[in-house]
Formats: sequence, structure tokens, C-alpha cells
Amino acid sequence: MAQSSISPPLQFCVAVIGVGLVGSEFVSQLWSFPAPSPFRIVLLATSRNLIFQPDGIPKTSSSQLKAEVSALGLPFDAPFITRELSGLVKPGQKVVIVDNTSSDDIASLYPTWLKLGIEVITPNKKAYSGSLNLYEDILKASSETGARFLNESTVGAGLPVISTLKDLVATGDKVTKIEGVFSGTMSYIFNQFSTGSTEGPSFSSVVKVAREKGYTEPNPADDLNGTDVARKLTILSRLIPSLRQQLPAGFSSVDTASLVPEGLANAASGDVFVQDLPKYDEEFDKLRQDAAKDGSVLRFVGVIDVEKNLIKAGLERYPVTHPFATSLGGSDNIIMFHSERYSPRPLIIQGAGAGAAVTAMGVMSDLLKLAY
Ligand SMILES: NC(=O)C1=CN([C@@H]2O[C@H](COP(=O)(O)OP(=O)(O)OC[C@H]3O[C@@H](n4cnc5c(N)ncnc54)[C@H](OP(=O)(O)O)[C@@H]3O)[C@@H](O)[C@H]2O)C=CC1
Ligand SMILES: N[C@@H](CC=O)C(=O)O
Ligand code: NA
Repeated sequence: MAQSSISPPLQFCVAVIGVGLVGSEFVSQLWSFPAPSPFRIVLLATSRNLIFQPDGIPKTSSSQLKAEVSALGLPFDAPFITRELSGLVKPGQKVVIVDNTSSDDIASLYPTWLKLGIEVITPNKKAYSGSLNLYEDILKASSETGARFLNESTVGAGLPVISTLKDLVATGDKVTKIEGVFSGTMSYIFNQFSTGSTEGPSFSSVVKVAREKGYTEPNPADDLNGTDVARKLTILSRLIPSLRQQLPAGFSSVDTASLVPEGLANAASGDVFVQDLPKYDEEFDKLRQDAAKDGSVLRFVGVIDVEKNLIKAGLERYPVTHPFATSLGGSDNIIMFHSERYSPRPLIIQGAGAGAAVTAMGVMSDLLKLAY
């Protein structure tokens, strides 16, 4: 990793909450940052335990992190985290909490932390796609203390989607429409499942592989029911001034077409969901066949139409010659920004939109934005 030749004057105490797929990869990228690094990890936490060492937790193997935190850690204690970390905020030293969970409870603490001058970085979509009240509390707390919150990996994982939209808006461009494939999981599933042929792998087998590759949410139902895309559309909408107040309840107000079969709507866990999905393979096979007979493929897309005030997510058919059919592979996202300046041809961002390495890279790049 390249390092700026000018050393920042500040030191950064980094607290990492969540050391699962993304969290452990983030820690590994942070520990690989070339010396002299301004960053030291002072806290590692899982949902049950935490290790706190204000002088810095020594580097260890990132694949052992979860086990080490469980074996050596104190019980998880949110007030302890808030108290101890706020004590580390001082001139010349910043404190950053990196939330690598998908927890609503952790997300609800961002305003408290920002009010104490603690910066927050996260790939967790919950705070920015939930109620408008929480979102506005975050903005208010950040403006009161100057502590920043960055969330590039919440949309398109490491792809520069949020920073691009912020730049378009801040430089006075008028965004008219954003459309694309926003889910790495859905992209992988339909790139494999629906190629224009009436035959192919079963739907459930492709979902299983997407999960094994680390693309899905902790519970894949959150991808298949469209919630994950609805959350991303909410996050982007709130960065467009005219849509800021549009979704007071957040993602649940987005017009979303779920792909979760009714019988699995209440599956107790991700494991149960994946185990029972083969029962519904025939239904998905029929969708594939109907699309193929029409010369089309299936793709799960999201649209924010600013002029029509329309925000929606769902499964659509595209001709086999359409870029969504020909140019996407793996977990690729493709996001098209139409604006006054980018017209009639949109600004397009494409690349892997899920997976631990690219998601952690987006989190790491946010951390670097604070320092350099
Ligand atoms: N995977 C991907 O491609 C992408 C993921 N993201 C987001 O990244 C985040 C992490 O995803 P991923 O790494 O796959 O998830 P994992 O389930 O692998 O890891 C989550 C981690 O968070 C911990 N955790 C959960 N709840 C709490 C809590 N209340 N307090 C403290 N720790 C908690 C878990 O602890 P424990 O080990 O005890 O369960 C675990 O260590 C999610 O918000 C996801 O939406 C964003 C973009 C892409
Ligand atoms: N489950 C999500 C992960 C990234 O946000 C996806 O598949 O896109
Ligand atoms: Na991104």
C-alpha cells in the first residue's frame, strides 16, 4: 500500500467493533499499512467480548482474531467502550470507531460517539438507511463537534459510489437519475442463474455459493428480499438535497419487490433459509425460462428517479444484448449517474460490489481520508 510522503501530525486510536468477514480483513489491511503508521488498534470486539489496550493491540494473525477476542476478552460492554474511548480524545490524537457489524444497536450509538468527538467509519447500512430521525441526529452531532462519519462501503462496497455522488452534489451538478445493479449477491446470483438460456444451475445452489463467497448479508434473506438494495437506495437518496426528507421511515418506504418465497418469510436463520430454499427451485426455474423465451435475462435493479420522485427495487428483464446482460460478471455492481453535466451519457461505475477484500478496502480508504 502506498503511503503519502507527508506524515500526518495526528495519531489515530482505532476501535474495531465486529471482527467477522469484513472486520478481520479490515484489521489485516490496517496492520499491513507501512510504518510509521499513524494508526494503532486500541479495541477489538465481537458481539460477546472485547479487548481494550490503549497503547495498541499487538499484531496477530487476522484469521485468529475472533478466537483471541473470545478467549482473552472481557464481556462486551457498550458503556465501557464509550467511556474509555472518549477518554482517549485529546489534542493531537483522534479516536475512530470502525463498526464492522450489521447491528442496529451499535448504529444507534453513532450520535453519542460523534457528540463526544469520536469519528465513525462503517460498512454497516443500518444507521444511514433507517429512520430519518437517527440520520438527522448523526448529521447534527457531527456538525456540533466536527467529528466525521464516513460510510463508503455501505454502497458498492469499495467502489467510489458515495464519494462520487457527494462530489457531484457538492460541485453543483444536478443529479436526475441513478440506476443500476446495487447488490453483489443479486448480481452474482443472476449472472450465474440467468444467462439467456432456459437451462442452468438451480437457484438455491447459486445462492449457496454466493453465501460461501462472502457476498451475502449475515442472513441471505436480507439480500433476496430486496432490503439490502432498498437500504442502498435510501443511503444515496439522502445525499441528494431534494430527496433528503423523502423516506422518513427509511428503506421500508422504498417500493421493493421481494424474491423471498412466502414459505421462507419467517425462516429462523440464514442456515435454515439456505437449507429450505431448494423447495422453491421450480418457481425460479419458471422465471428463467419465461425470460429466456423472450430473449431476455433477469437482473435485480434499483432506480432513483429524482424528477419523478420514484425510488424502487425489483427484478427486471433485459434483452441478452443489454450491458446488464453482457458486461457484468462475479459480484459486479454497475451504477449509472445521470445528471445535468453527465447527459446524455451517464457517469458509470462498475466492479466487484461485495466480498471481504473490496469491502474492507472501502473502509480502509475512509480511514485514510481522515488522516491524509
Ligand atoms: N460482505 C460484504 O460483501 C459486505 C458487507 N457489508 C457490511 O459489512 C458488515 C459486516 O459484514 P460481515 O463481516 O459479512 O458480517 P459477519 O457476520 O461476518 O461479522 C459481523 C461481526 O460483528 C459482530 N457483531 C454483531 N453484532 C454485534 C454487536 N451488537 N456488538 C458487537 N459486535 C457485534 C459479530 O460478532 P460475533 O462474532 O460474536 O457474531 C462479528 O464479529 C455488515 O454490516 C454488512 O452489511 C457491506 C458491504 C459489503
Ligand atoms: N450483501 C451485500 C453486501 C454489500 O453491501 C451485497 O450483496 O451487495
Ligand atoms: Na462504495
